[in-house]
Amino acid sequence: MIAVGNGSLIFSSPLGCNLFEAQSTKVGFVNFPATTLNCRRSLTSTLTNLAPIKANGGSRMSSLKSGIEVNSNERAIINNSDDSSGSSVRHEISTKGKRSTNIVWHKCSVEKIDRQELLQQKGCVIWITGLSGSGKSTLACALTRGLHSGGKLTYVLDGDNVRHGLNRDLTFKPEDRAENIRRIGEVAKLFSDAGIICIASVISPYRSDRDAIRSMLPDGDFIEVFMDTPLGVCEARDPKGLYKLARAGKIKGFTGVDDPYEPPLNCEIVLEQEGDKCPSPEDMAEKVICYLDVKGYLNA
Ligand SMILES: Nc1ncnc2c1ncn2[C@@H]1O[C@H](COP(=O)(O)OS(=O)(=O)O)[C@@H](OP(=O)(O)O)[C@H]1O
Ligand SMILES: Nc1ncnc2c1ncn2[C@@H]1O[C@H](COP(=O)(O)OP(=O)(O)O)[C@@H](O)[C@H]1O
Repeated sequence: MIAVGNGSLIFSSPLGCNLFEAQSTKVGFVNFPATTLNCRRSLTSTLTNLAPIKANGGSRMSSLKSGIEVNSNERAIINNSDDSSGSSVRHEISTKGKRSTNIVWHKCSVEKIDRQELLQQKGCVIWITGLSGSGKSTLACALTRGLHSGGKLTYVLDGDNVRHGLNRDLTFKPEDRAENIRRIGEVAKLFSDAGIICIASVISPYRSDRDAIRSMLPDGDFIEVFMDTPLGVCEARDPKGLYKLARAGKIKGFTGVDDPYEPPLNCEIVLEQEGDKCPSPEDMAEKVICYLDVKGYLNA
């Protein structure tokens, strides 16, 4: 059954999108059908009942005229007359940056819309949030594998992995978690602007941090997926033994144990248990792929 509430899709029981009627192909541990991306038939009627979120295709700047305006991002925009060099003459002097002032946005003639045309897809961010052990990384892998085998360009930003490099300086204190999310959000935004389907799998326990990323992206391009796996299930899985350490007091401030997790209120997709059974990663990935397809992200 697929329940629709608050604009979210809640997948809670046997597949509403039966992609497996076609012959399937095994990719790693995940079976994907030859027609992985062809799920319109079964889901379109359900999804069209939702408030439409049209994939933001990106748009070219309309012809430029001289003038100055201030946009909602507190940027002064200086429009000079257009030129034919391929380099835009629209200058935005930012007044918003905390530390950088007098910086000017340089625009290039190859834009998101061109890259999307090249890739035959639309860039977006799939943000997978949930407790440690809820299945975020597993879903991210199944999803990237499914999309990749359907000819779509994806990139996964996994919280654990990013903390090995870009975010190696950050702890799990609330302010560092916020900075972790902010940086991952900014990187995801760049990938999305590149036309890539970027999959971020991070606990991201605070609603305000996730909402901040949503507000950075064009409407519809932030697709929040909540792994609604109960704490007891995550703790029973405990693949890294971290819950055990947290319960023993050896890790302080562990999400779900002695640190908060704020579930999304209005996310696009909720993936939850079917009774006491967890849907397979491939089933979950298919549901996300169906969503992308119906919303137009799998075409330019
Ligand atoms: N205190 C504490 N709380 C939660 N998680 C912890 C903690 N310490 C280490 N870990 C491990 O770090 C992984 C979470 O990193 P994230 O970057 O996704 O976390 S956060 O979004 O900044 O909250 C998380 O990985 P996942 O299990 O894949 O979620 C844990 O393995
Ligand atoms: N859909 C699923 N059904 C059963 N077990 C799963 C599922 N997804 C993940 N797991 C298992 O749960 C554990 C945690 O998954 P993982 O993807 O690492 O979670 P997270 O990234 O949220 O910490 C792993 O041992 C994984 O094999």
